[in-house]
Amino acid sequence: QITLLHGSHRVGKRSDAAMEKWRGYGLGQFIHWGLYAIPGGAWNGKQYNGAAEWIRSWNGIPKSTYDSLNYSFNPTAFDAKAWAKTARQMGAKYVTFTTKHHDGFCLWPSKYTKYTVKNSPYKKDIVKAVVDAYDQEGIDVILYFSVMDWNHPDWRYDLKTKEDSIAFERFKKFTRNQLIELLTNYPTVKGLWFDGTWDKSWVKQAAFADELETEMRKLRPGLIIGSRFRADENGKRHFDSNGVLMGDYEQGWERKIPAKIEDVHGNDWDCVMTVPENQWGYNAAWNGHIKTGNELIEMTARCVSMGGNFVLNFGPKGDGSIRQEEIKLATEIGDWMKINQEAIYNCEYAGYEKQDWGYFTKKSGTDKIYMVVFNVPVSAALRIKTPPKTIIKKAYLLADTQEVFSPEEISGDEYFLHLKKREQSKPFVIVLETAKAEKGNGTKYEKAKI
Ligand SMILES: C[C@@H]1N[C@@H](C(=O)NCc2ccccc2)[C@H](O)[C@@H]1O
Repeated sequence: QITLLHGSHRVGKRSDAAMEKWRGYGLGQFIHWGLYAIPGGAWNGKQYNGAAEWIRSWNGIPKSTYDSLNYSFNPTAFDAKAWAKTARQMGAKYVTFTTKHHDGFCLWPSKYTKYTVKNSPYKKDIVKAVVDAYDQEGIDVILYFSVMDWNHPDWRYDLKTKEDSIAFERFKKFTRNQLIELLTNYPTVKGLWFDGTWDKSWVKQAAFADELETEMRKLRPGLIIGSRFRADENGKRHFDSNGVLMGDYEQGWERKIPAKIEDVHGNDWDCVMTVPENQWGYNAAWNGHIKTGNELIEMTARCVSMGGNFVLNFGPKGDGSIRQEEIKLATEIGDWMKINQEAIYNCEYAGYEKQDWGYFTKKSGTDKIYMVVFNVPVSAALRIKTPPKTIIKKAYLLADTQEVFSPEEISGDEYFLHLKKREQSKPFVIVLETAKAEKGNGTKYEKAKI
């Protein structure tokens, strides 16, 4: 155990109501929107190979030309209410929205820089429009904020000279001012999703960032901040020098999902995911593998089965409209959620042995188990291995509770559910109503002695 001044200030999960609600979201929406949506992954007819929201970093573009895009930003098709309805249609319980990405352009009229939507043809406060629209739909809002700010003259990747340090002191004040401004302007937001915190300049600010996190939490009790915001005094990120999670949840699952429950170390976490392989901002040419609705439903179930939330990214176009492919996916996922949402919302890791046919989730605070089935075996028999001393009282299809199953007990704690041959184009959910076995109701079979 190393003595730390600026490591994690909490061991174990937060147990307050705000975090309990966050834990139960299950499914969220990410929205990446900003000046990068105008070029949409190409410049002068040439396709940029990286992520569209990083196009400014591409050598092929003069930085000043990119930076002048704020004078062309006039999203005439922007309709925050339509975005919020799409999120509602999908079944998202929260949205994470980019207030400022790495390029430094602010989608709110910040007092601390000229590089904002106020100095664009559009002029109006986009962050406010989004917060209000999602609040009205009953979808909680988390604000994405990039500490790294390519536009700000005082941003530094590292602090090599005295001049660097003097400039970065100004940058730190600017960053604090913007964060306090966001929490003051939009008091209903539930959390901040930090990004652009990996460079040495920021990693060296353990004391400042720790103090700033404390100030923000004091300003907004219950505020949710992930593990990516700050490093400890030894430069350790996400987990401090004692291996304890920084912040309220693990924020490292970007475009990847834990392989097994042990990989989440009993922490809260969310996975943020792109529809293409790696495009967060709008890219006109979606190349490579584009995830299907079934793939994304499976990712959602997989995350919830390991105690996490799944957050799917949308990248609206430069005019503010959402592309048809994303609308279609939101509808497909939403249609499935309408029937099966009980297995996703306010659910957690069930503690059942993982089986090939799919995922177990458990309704928090109950003994109700859900089997989210993706791969029916040729035997049409779904194997279940329950935790010790667990009794299955009832088993039935969530979508049609009249379709009841009689579990066949194979051996102690192991059962088969035999399915009727069925055409299966979508995953389905089976409910297990279980109970703890009374003392002595062991299993029929003695365990083999090996
Ligand atoms: C949520 C995503 N994070 C931004 C990003 O730069 N990811 C690449 C990256 C991810 C992790 C460590 C360094 C760099 C992407 O542009 C998205 O905003």
